[in-house]
Amino acid sequence: MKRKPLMGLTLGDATGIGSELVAKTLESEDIRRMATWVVVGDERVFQQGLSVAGVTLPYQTITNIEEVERDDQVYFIDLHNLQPDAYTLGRLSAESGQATGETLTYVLKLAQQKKLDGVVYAPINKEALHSGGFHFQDELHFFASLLDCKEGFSEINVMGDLWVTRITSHVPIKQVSSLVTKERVARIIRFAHDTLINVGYDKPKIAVAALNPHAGDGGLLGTEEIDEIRPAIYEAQEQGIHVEGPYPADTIFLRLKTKPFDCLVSMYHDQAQTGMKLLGFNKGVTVSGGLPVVITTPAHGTAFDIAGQGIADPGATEQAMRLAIKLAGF
Ligand SMILES: NC(=O)C1=CN([C@@H]2O[C@H](COP(=O)(O)OP(=O)(O)OC[C@H]3O[C@@H](n4cnc5c(N)ncnc54)[C@H](O)[C@@H]3O)[C@@H](O)[C@H]2O)C=CC1
Ligand SMILES: NCC(=O)COP(=O)(O)O
Repeated sequence: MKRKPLMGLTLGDATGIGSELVAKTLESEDIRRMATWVVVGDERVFQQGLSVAGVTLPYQTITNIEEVERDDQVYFIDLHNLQPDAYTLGRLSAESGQATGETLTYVLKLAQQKKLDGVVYAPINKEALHSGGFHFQDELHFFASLLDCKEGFSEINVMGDLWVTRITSHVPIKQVSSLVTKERVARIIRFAHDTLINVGYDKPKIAVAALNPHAGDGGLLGTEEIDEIRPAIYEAQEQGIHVEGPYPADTIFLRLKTKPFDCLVSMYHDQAQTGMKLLGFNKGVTVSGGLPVVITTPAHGTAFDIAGQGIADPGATEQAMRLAIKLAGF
């Protein structure tokens, strides 16, 4: 009989909705049956999440992963790394950011040592992580550094059958144009293609968004399409990749109805994320793609405005858990 996946699950930033989401998702018997979940964090934060969610959950506290014995049990590794008086729900806390970074380090190292099949993390707060001493552009670069990866990684957003990746990600918008180069576009098209092949697509269809309004209107509204994006698309087509574009970004999601594609390559974060979140806010998953460890998270963030109210929707976290299990090969 095939064994169950052993999955790491972190509470995210304690100041946000993460522990509530973990409590709500683990309440589902279906989710508990799918994997052996090893929750990692500070147990007092977890207790707070259970209380906010109004969930009672049997789990076993252990001190290290080797103590996992049964596959029908939720386990908790208590790192005891965040004092309850060090943070307030809904307010940025450097201490919580530090605990978030330490917890992710712990769980990713376990996965790197193959003691976990994958990792799901509840939302973290980038500013808090940075204030807590983890001086990276974003968590993806933090993970890459931790896992000794220099290149070849990128965020991927997934909702149902639609995959999206990006030429630029967590960078100021004023840097975007200079980063849209032929080399980068070609590399990300190849990354999108390889990612979809790895998850079982035979000949994935990729659509590439333009950067400028109306795809530059023949150069009148910008030349990145002519100088950088189109040459990269031609190059990828010559390599046998089924890729088309650049298409005007404001109507690219409408194309899903008439000329469906499997993966969208967007030029910058909000270009695709706005559409994705409108298509299904409570279903979107972000994958830390191109790393040697399976890592997923919900596409939404820490939601400070509703933290502690018990109204956070666990749908995207549940999808992140399901997708991590699938990506881990189960
Ligand atoms: N998975 C992760 O670790 C992610 C982390 N972030 C980080 O989260 C922080 C806050 O990001 P924002 O841009 O403010 O976006 P956000 O997603 O935290 O909040 C945007 C809006 O969506 C609502 N919302 C978010 N999740 C919800 C849920 N599960 N149920 C109901 N309503 C929900 C919030 O209440 C808020 O009104 C930032 O530091 C960002 O970098 C953002 C996206 C993903
Ligand atoms: N923590 C994941 C994250 O912030 C990625 O979210 P997004 O860039 O896909 O919105």
